[in-house]
Amino acid sequence: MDRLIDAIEATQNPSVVGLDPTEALVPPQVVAGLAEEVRDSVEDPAEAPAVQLASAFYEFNRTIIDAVAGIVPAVKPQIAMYEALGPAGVDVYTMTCDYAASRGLYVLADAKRGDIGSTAAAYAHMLTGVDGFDPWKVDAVTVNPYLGTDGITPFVDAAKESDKDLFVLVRTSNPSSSELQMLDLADGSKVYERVADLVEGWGADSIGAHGYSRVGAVVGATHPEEGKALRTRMPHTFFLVPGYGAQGGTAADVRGMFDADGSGAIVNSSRGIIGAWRKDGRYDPSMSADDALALVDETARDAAIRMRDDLRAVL
Ligand SMILES: O=c1ccn([C@@H]2O[C@H](COP(=O)(O)O)[C@@H](O)[C@H]2O)c(=O)[nH]1
Repeated sequence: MDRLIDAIEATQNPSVVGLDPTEALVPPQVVAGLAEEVRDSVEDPAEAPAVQLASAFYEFNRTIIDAVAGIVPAVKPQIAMYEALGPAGVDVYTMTCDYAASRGLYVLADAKRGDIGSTAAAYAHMLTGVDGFDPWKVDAVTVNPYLGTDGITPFVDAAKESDKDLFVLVRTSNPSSSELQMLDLADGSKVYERVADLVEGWGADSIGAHGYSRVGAVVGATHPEEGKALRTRMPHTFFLVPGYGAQGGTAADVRGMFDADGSGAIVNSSRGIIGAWRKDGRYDPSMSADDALALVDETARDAAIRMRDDLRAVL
């Protein structure tokens, strides 16, 4: 986690931009502008729509990355949006991670992997690569702890081997999260608190120079009170905090998830940054693809700066 914390200190900004493109979040003229090029490049015409959208995701992502590099320390590409498009989407995922890394950003792969140990070991190659070849170029991956320790150990081992990090779901931001996470256990604690204790334990032997381990926790901005209590309960666990902006979380809500020095957490916003162009009155469906991307660039940068300043104001 030391590299992430150093990057946060360098930018004085504990926020991460989520790269979660969808067809609705990319200006349609950017997608349309790629039609001819894609039609000439695919062998099977049935592939064209997915390849075209994936190519548009890449142009869009590069615009966002260029807009926020130097302002934010990290990006979090959400793999679901890319996998939905098949091989072209997965290619664009790896290209996006590579491009973000080339711009000096810490890349947090939001893949929420989780399975039995032998399969988790295969998923964990997202951190180590295979036989010296690392197609993913990510610094961290999100992991689902529902299968317990043997589903997590391969990721912890892979993170140690590759000097990378993982973030384990503890208290998620979504509306149904309480159905399981808030259930009472026999000892009076809640399920998510038991997960929190496991996460703190999984990281106990990999605490870095800044006092945080390489095993982080995902804690939703939509649960300010529980997030604050978790900060005390998990003194060596760095938090990834999604749920800011589009899901309603605010800077005041996440304040308690940081430690006394204003460290200990990084806050994600995806739609709030990459979709800012849609809320800008200057967008015009008849504008060119280049003009639309210029608007994406400006509005994403402004939104990232606003978020940074809002977080700085409470820390
Ligand atoms: O508890 C969780 C865990 C992960 N996420 C992911 O974060 C982003 C949030 O996107 P917004 O557009 O900023 O709402 C998305 O990739 C989720 O899958 C989460 O929201 N909550």
